[in-house]
Amino acid sequence: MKRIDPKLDAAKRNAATRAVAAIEDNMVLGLGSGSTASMAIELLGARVAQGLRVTGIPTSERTATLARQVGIPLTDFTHHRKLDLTIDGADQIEDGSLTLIKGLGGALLREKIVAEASARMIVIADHTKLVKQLGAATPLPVELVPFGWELALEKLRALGCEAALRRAGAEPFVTDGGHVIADCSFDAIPDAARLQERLRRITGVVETGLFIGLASLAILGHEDGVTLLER
Ligand SMILES: O=C[C@H](O)[C@H](O)[C@H](O)COP(=O)(O)O
Repeated sequence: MKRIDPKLDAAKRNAATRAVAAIEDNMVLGLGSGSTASMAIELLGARVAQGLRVTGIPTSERTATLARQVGIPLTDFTHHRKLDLTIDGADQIEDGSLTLIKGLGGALLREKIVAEASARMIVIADHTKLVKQLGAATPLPVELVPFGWELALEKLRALGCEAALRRAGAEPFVTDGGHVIADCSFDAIPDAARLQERLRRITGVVETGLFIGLASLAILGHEDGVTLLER
């Protein structure tokens, strides 16, 4: 069972509250995934109940369910090619570049599609997610097609990481897109763009959890407020 840390929870909520305050009437939104993004979705639901008119594209089935529960109208790329704003969480945020590691919850592919279609991405997280250099404390999730994942894992290891297939109990964890995930532990990721390029060259890699040049604002939550970091 996941332990709830009240201080971190308050920090996440502060970040989510600040981000939701930036949402304006008639915006088409990208709705992120994970515990921090879920707080933002609940807060947005309350604003919608008060009359705010927005529509959202969810980045996971779980987010779609939550958004429906709190009354946020959903849309899709058939109706909207361009989004005004995406609000999403992150597993690590690099200080300065705002390059992110995402995907510990398994939603990285849809999250990246949505973020890339957005004019602006605000990343929200508790302050512990900010790092000087990516990689050390958090594995990098890499989404793979299930066929031949064993081979892809070997190629990932050849790039200098420890790679493990993510499991849900005894079975491989399966994403909303029907793929599997390799969690790749690097000692550090000094050059995210180069690593991204090398990962994408591996046959079977669908997408990586590196989000480069996508977030323009990070809202870091603390127990008693927020810090804003702009790129
Ligand atoms: O796949 C999951 C997403 O990338 C989440 O946004 C990320 O894992 C952060 O989640 P949380 O806010 O629960 O730490």
